[in-house]
Amino acid sequence: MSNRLANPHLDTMASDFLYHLDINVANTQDTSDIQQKFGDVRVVCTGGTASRMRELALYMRKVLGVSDPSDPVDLCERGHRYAMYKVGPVLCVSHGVGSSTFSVVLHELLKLVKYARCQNPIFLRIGTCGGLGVPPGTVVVTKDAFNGLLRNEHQIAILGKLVVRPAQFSEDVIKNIMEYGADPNDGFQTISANTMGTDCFYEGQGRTDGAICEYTEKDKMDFLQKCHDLGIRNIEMEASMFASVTKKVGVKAGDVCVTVVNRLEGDQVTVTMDQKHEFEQRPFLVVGRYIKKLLSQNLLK
Ligand SMILES: O=P(O)(O)O[C@H]1O[C@H](CO)[C@@H](O)[C@H]1O
Ligand SMILES: O=c1cc[nH]c(=O)[nH]1
Repeated sequence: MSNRLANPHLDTMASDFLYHLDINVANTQDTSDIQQKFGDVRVVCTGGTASRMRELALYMRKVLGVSDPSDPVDLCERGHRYAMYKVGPVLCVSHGVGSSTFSVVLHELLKLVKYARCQNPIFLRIGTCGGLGVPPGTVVVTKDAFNGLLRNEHQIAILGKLVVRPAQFSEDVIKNIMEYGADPNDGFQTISANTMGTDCFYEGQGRTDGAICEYTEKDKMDFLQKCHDLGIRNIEMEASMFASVTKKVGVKAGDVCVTVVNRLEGDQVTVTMDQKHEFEQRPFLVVGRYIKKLLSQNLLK
């Protein structure tokens, strides 16, 4: 990552308050305090819920051999929006449901790592998703991110106009996660496939069990089959935004999600909370091995 983002206005700002993180960059010309706190960060892990990110932080302690019996501290608690935990060079940050909440914290995290002068940080999303023709519990590492229009791009309204940006994750991050993170002995499958990121859990993902539905079961199945034909094996709500924003600013990123339902067999997520919890640990295993390799072999070029 160069030390510049895709915004020339930042160069003219004397200070920058990262509002939702409750982190104040009091002097953008001298960020030594931010560098001291966050300058060692190499990997920024994100995921929907605060509890998952707290558990990931505890898991990363084990992976990185950090012996610390204390409760992980939420560094953004006073922001009351997102939770952030730090374990050595790994940040674990919650992002809420969907691209709109994620994009807010993503902008602020990208500025944070810039002010902290982090060296080529990698951003990861560790999430849950619906599967397409794969059994629940499968871990999917996203190749290309499609939006709800089945385009490999992200669309956003800016100044009253539609702006379209490409949505690809870094090829070497995908390759390295598959090579160093996936393990055939895990007892579950880890695959690399395309992902659809939608703006709505119900109609946007072709469900017939939302509060509104104006299509038939056959329309839904035809759409899901079309997704499948495009190589899409999982559906979630952030992939295309995440891929496009990180690509635009030149930060390497990857999306690793576990399926909690096979959408070719139904819409309702019926896994028990215990089973969901067990499934949520699976991307931890994959990402944990990848991060360990990343940090030990200095793949962070
Ligand atoms: O489990 P997380 O990370 O929240 O991700 C998935 O779950 C949420 C919907 O239930 C969406 O945010 C979707 O992308
Ligand atoms: O079907 C699903 C399950 C989890 N998250 C999603 O976005 N969709």
